[in-house]
Amino acid sequence: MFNIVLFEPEIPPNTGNIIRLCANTGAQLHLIEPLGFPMEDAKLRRAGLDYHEFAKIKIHPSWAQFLANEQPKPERLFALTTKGSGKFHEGAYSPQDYFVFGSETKGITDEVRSSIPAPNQMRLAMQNASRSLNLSNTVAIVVYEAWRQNGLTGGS
Ligand SMILES: C[S@@+](CC[C@H](N)C(=O)[O-])C[C@H]1O[C@@H](n2cnc3c(N)ncnc32)[C@H](O)[C@@H]1O
Repeated sequence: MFNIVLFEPEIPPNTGNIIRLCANTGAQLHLIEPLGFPMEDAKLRRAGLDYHEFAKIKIHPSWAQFLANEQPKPERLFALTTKGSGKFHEGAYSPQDYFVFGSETKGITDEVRSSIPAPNQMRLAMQNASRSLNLSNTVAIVVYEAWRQNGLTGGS
């Protein structure tokens, strides 16, 4: 199933919403440290999460360690970034894909950007004057579009 990768997330309710989204869609969630909160944070738990939703999360100590642990194929690694030249809505996605999202204040770093092919650095459409979408809203759009393209496997 799809892989959602949060690079150094900072705001607990965003990650809480995304944990629940992944549990509901079957996506695997990866968190890249440092995190801006402890995993026991009450605001994270307030999203109404069960133990099994926490149990599936993979936590990686750094971006380099994530790449070493997961060994994603570069062509199946996508970054979601407001600076991307790719158009997310034009992409074709498959269940092994990794979608990488930046932190709420800093986005993704140059180190992350340099690991991901330029055409796979993708932007979601917004009005011209807009700066960025909320992180958890961005993840929801991406997961549902990727899942929709793959027949909503395992869901109904
Ligand atoms: C609040 S935004 C971060 C804004 C940050 N100042 C930046 O320049 O990237 C948090 C994350 O949501 C995702 N995001 C938000 N809006 C997006 C868009 N229009 N296209 C692609 N990704 C977006 C990106 O992964 C981004 O790093």
